[in-house]
Amino acid sequence: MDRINNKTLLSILCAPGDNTLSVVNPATGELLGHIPTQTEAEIEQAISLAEEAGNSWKQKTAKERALVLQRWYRLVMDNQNDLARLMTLEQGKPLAEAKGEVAYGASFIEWFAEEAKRACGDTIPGHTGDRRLLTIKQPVGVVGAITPWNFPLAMITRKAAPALAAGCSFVCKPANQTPLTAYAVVELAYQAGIPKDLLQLVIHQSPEVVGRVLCASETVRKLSFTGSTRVGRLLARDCAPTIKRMSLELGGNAPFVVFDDADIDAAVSGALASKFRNAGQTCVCANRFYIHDDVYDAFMDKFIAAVDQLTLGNGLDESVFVGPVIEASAKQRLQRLVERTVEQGSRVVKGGQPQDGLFVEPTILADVEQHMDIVQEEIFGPVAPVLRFSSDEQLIAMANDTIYGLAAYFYSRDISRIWRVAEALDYGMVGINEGVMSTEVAPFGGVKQSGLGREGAREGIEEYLETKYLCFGGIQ
Ligand SMILES: NC(=O)c1ccc[n+]([C@@H]2O[C@H](COP(=O)([O-])OP(=O)(O)OC[C@H]3O[C@@H](n4cnc5c(N)ncnc54)[C@H](O)[C@@H]3O)[C@@H](O)[C@H]2O)c1
Ligand SMILES: O=C[C@H](O)CS(=O)(=O)O
Repeated sequence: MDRINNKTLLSILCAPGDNTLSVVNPATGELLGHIPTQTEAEIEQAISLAEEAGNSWKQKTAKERALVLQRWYRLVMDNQNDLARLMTLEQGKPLAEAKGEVAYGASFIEWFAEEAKRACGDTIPGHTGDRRLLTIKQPVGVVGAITPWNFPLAMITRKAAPALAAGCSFVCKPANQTPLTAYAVVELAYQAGIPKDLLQLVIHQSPEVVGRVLCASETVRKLSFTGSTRVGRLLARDCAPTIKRMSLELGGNAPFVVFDDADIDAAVSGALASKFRNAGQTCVCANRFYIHDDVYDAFMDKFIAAVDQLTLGNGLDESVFVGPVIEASAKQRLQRLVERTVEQGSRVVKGGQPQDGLFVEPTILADVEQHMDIVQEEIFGPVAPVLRFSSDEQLIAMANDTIYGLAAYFYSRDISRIWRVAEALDYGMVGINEGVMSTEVAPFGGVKQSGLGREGAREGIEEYLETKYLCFGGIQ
């Protein structure tokens, strides 16, 4: 039994009851424990407490806020192994990936501790001689957040860090499948000196209940959501009555393109990293592969051989590259998707064999056509549909043929083609000869129905600031 050895968490776990959530290890099906949930009244109380705590937090100087965030960063990194093990237990990703996520999540805390001190306004040349104009930046106020299970730590810190750096307070609902990592990283924030009422987690058996309370509250001035486009639409609808600021990090459908002039070995390496990271359960995973006719056989031979080397199993086993998917409904959806794609005319050329528990074998589908359902769906699992193309124009049309616009990837060594294709792809982020591009220093986000706003980089803190214009008149 892979028990939780984190004493902090053991203090959070509780006996099963009517108002508790159970947390299960997706690799083994074993119960990890139960956590208490909050009632609607308690969620509303959390919002009130956050508003009060925010009133004093925003009075602190940027440097004072930065010092607390820097302590939080160091505590997260000091506890990287414990947090990573906990993440693997409740989410399933391999330990090495979990350690990587802890460092990635911590990097946002480190980054926005510094950005807190750069939330500057502007002075503006006046439009008349007797006026002086300037702008100042002020915190949005109480921020509500809802985060997904696939990155149970980083999706919280990618929001909480800029919000706290900006002087906001933060009430977050983590995913019901992966609350333990959330509670552990927030406990470290408290140890760093972040007031408990300023940064709160709330959770309910029904996520809709928390969404309804956060969206309806006039005290909550902003909602920051990371999750599916389906839920993002619902939250945008429910935030309309109170005209909330919104950050939406939603679904993706990334094309992964190999041109005839690509470095095939580099493309295969990028394909493995982009497609099978987190068992294919990331918003920026390669979702459909477009391979130029002239290099199709060379790429497929190497891609199939490389996928054959991927080990599937419990993420605590350091030899494992692909862990389980998060829950039974995800596995069933993937099985139905592969079956339907084969019925529509594709062929399984690697994987596709039944596996125990929540494991899904890394699978490659060949002879996929643009009209097939899988080309329009966010797969969110270790399944790689492969299509062919013959011209740049045809490729751009197929790659952009989606409601999503988060990430895209292509491999080419022709600089003119690189610029033409990079500018023509309708996505928020484009990897060029690169399969994994996420970093705290660059703006993360999408266009079309992949979301609104950006996280990380200089842009990330602006999501939690308001710009106030001050006009000084009567200047003699
Ligand atoms: N763009 C990004 O940065 C990014 C990052 C991670 C995941 N995602 C997307 O998230 C999806 C997978 O994550 P998921 O399965 O957790 O998504 P999801 O939308 O089902 O759930 C996300 C969060 O919303 C909550 N939720 C679900 N229904 C809700 C409702 N009606 N009201 C309020 N809250 C609700 C869930 O409990 C969870 O906390 C994929 O589409 C993936 O692309 C996007
Ligand atoms: O799945 C969503 C994450 O944002 C992916 S990444 O770790 O930021 O690349």
